[in-house]
Amino acid sequence: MNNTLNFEETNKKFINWFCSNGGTISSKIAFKDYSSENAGRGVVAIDDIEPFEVLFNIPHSIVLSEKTSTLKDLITTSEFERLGKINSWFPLILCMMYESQTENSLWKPYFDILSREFDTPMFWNENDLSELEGTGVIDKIGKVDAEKQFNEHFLPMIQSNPSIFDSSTFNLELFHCMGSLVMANAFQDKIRNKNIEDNEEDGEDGEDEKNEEVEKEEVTMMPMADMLNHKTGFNNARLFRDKGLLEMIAIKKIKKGEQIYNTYGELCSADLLRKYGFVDENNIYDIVELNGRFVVDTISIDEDTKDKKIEMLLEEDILDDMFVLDTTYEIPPELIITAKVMRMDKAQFKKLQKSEKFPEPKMNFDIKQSLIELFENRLALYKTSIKDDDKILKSDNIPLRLKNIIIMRLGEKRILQNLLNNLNSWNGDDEKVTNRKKRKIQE
Ligand SMILES: C[S@@+](CC[C@H](N)C(=O)[O-])C[C@H]1O[C@@H](n2cnc3c(N)ncnc32)[C@H](O)[C@@H]1O
Repeated sequence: MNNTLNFEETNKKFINWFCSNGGTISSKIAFKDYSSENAGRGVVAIDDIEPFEVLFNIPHSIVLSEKTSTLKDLITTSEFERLGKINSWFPLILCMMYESQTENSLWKPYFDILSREFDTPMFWNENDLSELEGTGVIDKIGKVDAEKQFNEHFLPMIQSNPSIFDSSTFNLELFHCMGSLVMANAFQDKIRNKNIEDNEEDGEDGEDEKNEEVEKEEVTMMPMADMLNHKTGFNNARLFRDKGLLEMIAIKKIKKGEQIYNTYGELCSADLLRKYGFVDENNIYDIVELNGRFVVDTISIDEDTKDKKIEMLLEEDILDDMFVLDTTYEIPPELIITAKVMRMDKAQFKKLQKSEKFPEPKMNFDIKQSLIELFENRLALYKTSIKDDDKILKSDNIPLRLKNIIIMRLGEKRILQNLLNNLNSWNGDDEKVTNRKKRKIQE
């Protein structure tokens, strides 16, 4: 935020709106401009706060969803349901597109405070995207798919309802903007349906129906709750929904001057970057993904039996699309079994086919070597080495976007490097390779 007056005025208008609609805010908190830390607007404690103190509460009437948006009076429930079946976010995105373009919308002061600038990979150019090579982000951006979804599912609805949607403003750009806001700000809940609870009370069974309802997702925008930033390991507030109340409550002592954080989840830096455009350094939730195809292609020793082995491993749910390595530095047992099977010669595999007894996930020297090769090949997929990245990070005036990418890809690479170090020093003493490091987290 580069204009202090605008920042203050927007905050004031938003808070007036929030309180005049029944919201309450503790006098111990305030908005603060964290743009010097590239974190936009956040919430700060302006007095010491004790655990369990209520920071603010949100009236249900200003929670924005397909149930509260005035768009519900203009399009049919079945149209919302159709969109919701394609993607649970779509009804909310459509409502946000509508409310953001409606001059007298109840949510105008809320839209005025919401950021319209996003630094997520969805908005990057080819050059920036190339820096993501080898990372888990590159295949998950979904820009092409989002455009396709807009053209297939939103555009026909917009074009056939010109009295509701002006097609010059209800365009792909607005869709991307509201989609990004939903991705960064919305709250997602699994909700239970009242009828089902009644059924249970009546002693009716309906197991299938019950499961279906528990799975139902509700996606909403919660004004004020989404003004809190996230920092891995520093979460000090949480949104509680109880007996019809939506309350943000301190979950630990917060000292005057400290920022108030709400967790967005146990997110690796790749997900933080993709969804929110920032990363956390030394993030204990970092992971690195090993594509299942890449694993079998790297480790397989016999072309003739390769496909049969893959088929068998898939059938037993041992081989997956992805193997995930994390900061516990444990090699997943399924990866060891996959490596052992892919390293079998014809006779050994024939025996396995007959007995259907898969090898134990215990380390041995043959597997140690193939896993070393696998992790080295995986590291080679990045366009830079750990050393290169460390050097770039130390250079002056590194652009923020590049800095974030490097922190993220270093998080991934360090997992691989730690695993390699553990493997290289493994001498057969223990069936496990890992020096399991305890993951420490404050929240
Ligand atoms: C739910 S909003 C939080 C309020 C937001 N800062 C604002 O100005 O509106 C989420 C967005 O805040 C920003 N954000 C949250 N935590 C951050 C952090 N630790 N560092 C940098 N940006 C952060 C990201 O842009 C993210 O997409």
